[in-house]
Amino acid sequence: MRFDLITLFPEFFHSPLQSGLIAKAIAKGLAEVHCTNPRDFTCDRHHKVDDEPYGGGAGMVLKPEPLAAALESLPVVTPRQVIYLSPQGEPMTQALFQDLATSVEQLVLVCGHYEGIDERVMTWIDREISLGDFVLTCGEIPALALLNGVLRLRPGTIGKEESHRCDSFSDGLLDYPHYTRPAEFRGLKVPEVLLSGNHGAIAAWRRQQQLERTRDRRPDLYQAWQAQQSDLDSH
Ligand SMILES: NC(=O)c1ccc(N[C@@H]2CC[C@@H](O)C2)nc1
Repeated sequence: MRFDLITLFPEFFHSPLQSGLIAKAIAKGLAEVHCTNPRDFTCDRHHKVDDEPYGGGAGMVLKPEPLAAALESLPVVTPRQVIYLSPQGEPMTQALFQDLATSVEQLVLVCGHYEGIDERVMTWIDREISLGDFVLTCGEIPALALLNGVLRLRPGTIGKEESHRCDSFSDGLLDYPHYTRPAEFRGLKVPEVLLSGNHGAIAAWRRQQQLERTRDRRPDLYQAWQAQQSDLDSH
């Protein structure tokens, strides 16, 4: 899988792509990540990438020419999607990550700054995606989240055992609590059931924890899960 990051700050991605499972996946050749800087596609002396907004107002807008030239400079690997990260996009979900991880070979992620990008650049954009309902100074942070979440789902990135374990959001519920050694830490004990070796009881306890946590913390997800269950029961 090829990721192309259109970014004014390629150095932003250096460290996060050099650590952890994502670095290993890249080292294993499961993915290649390329940064392309629109500033390299400016023709003026000052390498201008932004300008004042037509219609007035505060802030600056990224100019269309450098962005379009950067996008057109990329190799095309199909199937591909060109994605712009913005609060106006469709929300990132595990289902969206699953969809992208299984349906494209190239993801182009366009990272904006300032007030945003000239609307005419949307001509080159297939999809607008949002990390959540909040505003950040840059699109690089959501781009990194999307790269991480999608690459994590590609075969070989996380261990087999882990990839078969249902991700909390894959089955629509929050994750159960996790514990490791020591069995007692500052007087805090690990739930007995997890030390019992009774795998049926452990699975039941974990499922119960998922249901209780989802009900208590995310009633929205819990209702959706219940509706999904009643659909399954009625078929
Ligand atoms: N919620 C999000 O995913 C998100 C994405 C981008 C962003 N900020 C950039 C800077 C200017 C414009 O390109 C958009 N903020 C929030």
